[in-house]
Amino acid sequence: MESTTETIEIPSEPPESHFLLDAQDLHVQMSGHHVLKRINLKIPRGETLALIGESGCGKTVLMKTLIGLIRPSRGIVRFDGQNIATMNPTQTVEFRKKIGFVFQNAALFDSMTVGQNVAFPLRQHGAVEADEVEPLVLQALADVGLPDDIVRRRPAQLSGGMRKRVGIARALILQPDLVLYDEPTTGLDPIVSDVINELMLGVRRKYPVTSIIVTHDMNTARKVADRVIMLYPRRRLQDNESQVLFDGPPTSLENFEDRRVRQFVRGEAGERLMEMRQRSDALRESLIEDSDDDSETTPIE
Ligand SMILES: Nc1ncnc2c1ncn2[C@@H]1O[C@H](COP(=O)(O)OP(=O)(O)OP(=O)(O)O)[C@@H](O)[C@H]1O
Repeated sequence: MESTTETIEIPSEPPESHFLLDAQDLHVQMSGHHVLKRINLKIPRGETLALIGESGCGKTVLMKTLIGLIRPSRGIVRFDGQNIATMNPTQTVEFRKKIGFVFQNAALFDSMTVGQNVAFPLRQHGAVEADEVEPLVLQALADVGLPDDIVRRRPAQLSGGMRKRVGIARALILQPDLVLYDEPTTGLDPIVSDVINELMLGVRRKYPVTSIIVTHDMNTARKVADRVIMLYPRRRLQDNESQVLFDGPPTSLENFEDRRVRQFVRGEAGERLMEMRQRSDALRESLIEDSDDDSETTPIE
């Protein structure tokens, strides 16, 4: 018997992109000035990225733009391959569910108990049945090292470090794909800061979340991040210079060729101090000139 071989075409799923976030040519203007210009950034799934840079360089604006809270004047952000600017309302709700946000001051609701705070995203999104809420809340609290009996307490009764942990538990309860930490160790003592650093590492070990940490804390950047990006204020750059001064592993920061990066990570004011002195000298000189002028023109009574 003659046999025929047929080739069966199996429709293939689109390959899952290696990158969870892909931002291309981002420009953001605020009050008529560019805060961000020509930013290109791809974040692989599972990466922990620290965003560093001096105050006002645009870290928060970049983070908000990446999750669609700020619309760029130019450029595209793709999350999971999807352009976030063209998502319909249903897709936007689904997209938001995939993002956990740990706010700088934990931003817990004081009128709610700890348990209600942690359960909030579950209830807001109607993600689970009512009887499933409590076990999930207790598990989320256990994951950040907090005991069961804390659920009935109010945020005001907790220390700063505990509030931060509750904020992390709340951000993680929906098992997001992306967690954003906004200055997670600001205002905490060095020991509690290290507890938070360990927690962020623990979260990452437990499940393959992608994280962006906006931080001024170089210990956090060195200890927790796989990759560090340092932004520089647009107004201090020539037009042709990249706003990303550094993009690499934290181990390369200390001795990086660009002096501005080395000074930042070592906490050296360097020429910034000279600039401030020059500015105050210039101000003093102009005041002296003004007072000289005054003495010539103001009649002595
Ligand atoms: N809503 C806004 N309207 C006008 N300007 C804004 C707005 N938000 C931010 N900016 C400006 O954009 C620039 C970057 O701000 P951003 O908050 O991103 O800085 P940052 O690097 O996060 O600073 P910090 O470390 O102090 O939090 C600043 O000059 C700020 O004044």
